Amino acid sequence: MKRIVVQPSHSLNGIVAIPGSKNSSLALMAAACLADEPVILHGIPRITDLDVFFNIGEEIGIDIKRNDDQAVVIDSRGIHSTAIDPHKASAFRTTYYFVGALLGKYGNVSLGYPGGDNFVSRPIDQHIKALEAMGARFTFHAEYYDVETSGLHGADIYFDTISSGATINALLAAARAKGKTILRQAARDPEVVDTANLLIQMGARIRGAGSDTITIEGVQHLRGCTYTAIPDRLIAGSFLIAAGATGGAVTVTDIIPEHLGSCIAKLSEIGLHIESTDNSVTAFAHGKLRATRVRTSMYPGFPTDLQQPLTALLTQIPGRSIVADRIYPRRFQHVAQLNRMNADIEVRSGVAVIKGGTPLRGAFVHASDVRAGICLLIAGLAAEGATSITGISHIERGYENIVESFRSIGATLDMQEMHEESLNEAKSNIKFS
Ligand SMILES: CC(=O)N[C@H]1[C@@H](OP(=O)(O)OP(=O)(O)OC[C@H]2O[C@@H](n3ccc(=O)[nH]c3=O)[C@H](O)[C@@H]2O)O[C@H](CO)[C@@H](O)[C@@H]1O
Ligand SMILES: C=C(OP(=O)(O)O)C(=O)O
Repeated sequence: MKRIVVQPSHSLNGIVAIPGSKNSSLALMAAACLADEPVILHGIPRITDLDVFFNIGEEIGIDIKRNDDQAVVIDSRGIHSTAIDPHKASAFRTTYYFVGALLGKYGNVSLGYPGGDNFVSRPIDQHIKALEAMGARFTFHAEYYDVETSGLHGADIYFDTISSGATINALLAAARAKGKTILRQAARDPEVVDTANLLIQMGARIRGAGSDTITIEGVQHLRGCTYTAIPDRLIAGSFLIAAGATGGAVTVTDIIPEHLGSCIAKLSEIGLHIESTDNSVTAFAHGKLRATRVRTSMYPGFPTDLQQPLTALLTQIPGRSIVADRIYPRRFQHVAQLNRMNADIEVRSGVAVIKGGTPLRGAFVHASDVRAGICLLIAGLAAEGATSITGISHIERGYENIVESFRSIGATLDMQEMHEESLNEAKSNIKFS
């Protein structure tokens, strides 16, 4: 078992180049499977979610290689099975994209239920509704589900809730379905647009991605192409927030600043000075910071995936801050861990009330999901004394070289293998709730 030990690191300063987006890459890898020729993807990060995707892909006959220039080449012409190992399918969230990508061509897909971060309830009813409208039939078993079709066709779909995953899954299925599909109340996230852009480059006929109505005219053939994933707005946002928590000045480069609009607006409101160029954003945290209210919502609103890191920053700002997560009202597993570090946060019906300004103290803490991990890391940087974070496998789902990137801007932290003695010490110290 691994842990990250974070030492007090006041004032982070420097430049971090942001890698390709995890959430986009997972969708792009699935979209590439729709092509009748190899697709070359740049910017695909080296993270464990994608390792599992590669592994599943290879098992079902997709040829996936990473070239010397780090580009990933996906050739799905050799697919010989669409029965995906249920255990592996449940190791990350977006295995459901295999349904959108493979069902039309192969007529059936069988896979385990989606994994990923567990915020108590993450239904997939909108995926099912959209795919059923296009001619899919679902059968649910205890450990896995089967999806069959005798041919996907276009449909007019009105989503009941805005879902990035369901929008992407429907886009994938519609790209080669027979006829026209209209997705209404579609998600407008950059990852949706990125997936549509790749599909368009492969020859798909898609209009409206980035708005709430997307129209897709199904085509019979999709060609190979070369494409680059968008940069990870959530990693970029985490570094800007870290600048705020440590009182430093951090520049994130190789990004699309527009994707960080709501994060930049909130950090400015709090009192960080922000400077942007075409492809970078710098956050300066040298002045007095102010407590705030945050309510997460779907893009272009403040992302639920930045709520946890932001909470770490808010613990350090005197006054009462309020964080409401409207996307995942129970995504507050990090709060008990922050309180172990002397934060003063109370969660009441989907809202965290933070009495900011208490000095954080290093502690043994556990990351229950990817963003909880980054939240605790940021808290550790701002704390007095060492913070030992377990649950590293969650962080590695989404962050490539986390330790090295934080070190490059002056943080002191180490990834350590835990020996029996420290494991027992951690177990006796960590409360998991
Ligand atoms: C791999 C990936 O891209 N993960 C991101 C994606 O997850 P994911 O795509 O799973 O999240 P969705 O956008 O689907 O979820 C948005 C909201 O819709 C609800 N919902 C979703 C689907 C459905 O069938 N029924 C339903 O009710 C969810 O419970 C949630 O409240 O978007 C989330 C919301 O921005 C992010 O936190 C995740 O990091
Ligand atoms: C919730 C997240 O990921 P996933 O949807 O893959 O669980 C996340 O990236 O914050």
